[in-house]
Amino acid sequence: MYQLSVTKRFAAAHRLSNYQGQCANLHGHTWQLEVTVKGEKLDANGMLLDFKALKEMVGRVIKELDHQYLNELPSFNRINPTAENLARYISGRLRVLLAPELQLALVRVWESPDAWAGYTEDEQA
Ligand SMILES: Nc1nc2c(c(=O)[nH]1)N=C([C@H](O)[C@H](O)COP(=O)(O)OP(=O)(O)OP(=O)(O)O)CN2
Ligand SMILES: [Zn+2]
Repeated sequence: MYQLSVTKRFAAAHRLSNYQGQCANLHGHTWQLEVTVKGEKLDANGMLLDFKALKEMVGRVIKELDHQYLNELPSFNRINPTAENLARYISGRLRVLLAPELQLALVRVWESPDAWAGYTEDEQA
């Protein structure tokens, strides 16, 4: 099984509801997104997927989140925009852009350089 990964950053604000602590207040992060795909077959160029193509897909998804107040987006008006929920949301958005033979091994969302949460899609998906 081959794996490849790309990383991009975006800036966005959020607040956590029902949270005891400072993160209940509006604050921002420079989020780092790391997307790892896996698959079994390389193309004629010896690539699982061109890094450039994956960066473009990730860029399309990030464009919807960059410089937004995440709690106000429809996807997060009923659930907290935690790193975990963002990772699952981004995984779902990428799923429809990626070829079905490629799996999302891990979508990792870093809130800060020392804290991340990730989501791995169900292999049956
Ligand atoms: N499992 C999760 N826990 C927390 C999340 C999250 O998304 N998933 N998010 C937060 C807050 O958004 C907060 O901004 C980050 O919290 P924390 O790392 O505790 O705060 P600091 O960046 O100030 O780090 P320190 O090490 O405490 O200085 C909270 N928890
Ligand atoms: Zn936060």
